[in-house]
Amino acid sequence: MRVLETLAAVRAEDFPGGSSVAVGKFDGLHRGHQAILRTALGLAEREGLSSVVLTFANNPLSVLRPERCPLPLMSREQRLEAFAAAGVDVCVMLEFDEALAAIPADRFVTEVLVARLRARHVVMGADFRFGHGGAGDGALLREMGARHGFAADVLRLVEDGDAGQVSSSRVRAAVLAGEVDAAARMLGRPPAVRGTVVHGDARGRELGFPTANLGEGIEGLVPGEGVYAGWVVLGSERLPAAISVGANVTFDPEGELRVEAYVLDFDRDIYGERIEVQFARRLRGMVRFDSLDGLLAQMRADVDETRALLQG
Ligand SMILES: Cc1cc2nc3c(=O)[nH]c(=O)nc-3n(C[C@H](O)[C@H](O)[C@H](O)COP(=O)(O)O)c2cc1C
Ligand SMILES: Nc1ncnc2c1ncn2[C@@H]1O[C@H](COP(=O)(O)OP(=O)(O)O)[C@@H](O)[C@H]1O
Repeated sequence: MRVLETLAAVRAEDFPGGSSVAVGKFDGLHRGHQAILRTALGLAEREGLSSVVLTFANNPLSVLRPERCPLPLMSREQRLEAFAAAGVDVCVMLEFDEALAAIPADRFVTEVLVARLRARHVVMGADFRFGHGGAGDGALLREMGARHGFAADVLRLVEDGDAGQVSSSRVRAAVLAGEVDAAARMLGRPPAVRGTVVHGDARGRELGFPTANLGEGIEGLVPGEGVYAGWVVLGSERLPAAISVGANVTFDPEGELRVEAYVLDFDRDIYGERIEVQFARRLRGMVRFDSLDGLLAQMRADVDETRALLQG
């Protein structure tokens, strides 16, 4: 997959046969986003077009309404990997800044989609807005498509059973509330964070539960404090794990928030490795124990519960 990070880098001569473009923010790549990608990719395949994702490196709200800008569900790298894995040919990932925000909706269509990308199909979700002031919507896209020779596919929002429409905001709220199973239903996969394994307080091994601690710069949205059953992905392996998110309040009530995972039936030095931690189900909240025995008994119970949940 080629990644183009400025409009100037998007050149019409690179799309001689035209393109099928999925447009959106795609934070989280939830089931609604996946439907948009699938549609754009399917049309590209059928008509021999380049498949393109047109998105932003940063959340447009970080420029438009910084006070309302949420934490991202996925880092830039996590999103790029997901697009590449889906089979996208070109990702146009633009920095959303004042200049981009100033482009009127109709010019965004003519200059970016038509002139540069030679779009034959443009696919977006029903709630996506584009162009200055968010003036561009599905109706404008369809109308301009008819004039400029592309078909606009504006997809209805995917429903999550009776719970409502799948959206990045709902996924974020679920993850932050620890409702990782609800988030997983909307994502079509468990929510996950990534990071490098660093040294902690070297206490875990003594307790009989060594834990891989994620260092600074964790990618992805960290779920609310608590204990979770989930998996650690290490290279090509996916291993069941009991995960703690929060300060080790039993030892250090003022400590900082950490993500640490005890991998079941595992004994390997993995310091310095990049791992992904996937969250399946929240088991309980963080507890400050009066005794070490209390903490250990609870951790044993967490591990049993994790095993039962994940290994059937
Ligand atoms: C499954 C699991 C549950 C945990 N639950 C708690 C808890 O309820 N209270 C607490 O203070 N620490 C809890 N911890 C964190 C431990 O205190 C921590 O792993 C231990 O202090 C080792 O720290 P270290 O990795 O820095 O050596 C939990 C850890 C795991 C893996
Ligand atoms: N089952 C396991 N789960 C997680 N880490 C393990 C496991 N077995 C061995 N390790 C290794 O032990 C390290 C954690 O040891 P620990 O005593 O908790 O020290 P610290 O928290 O200071 O790193 C992990 O980073 C990893 O390299």
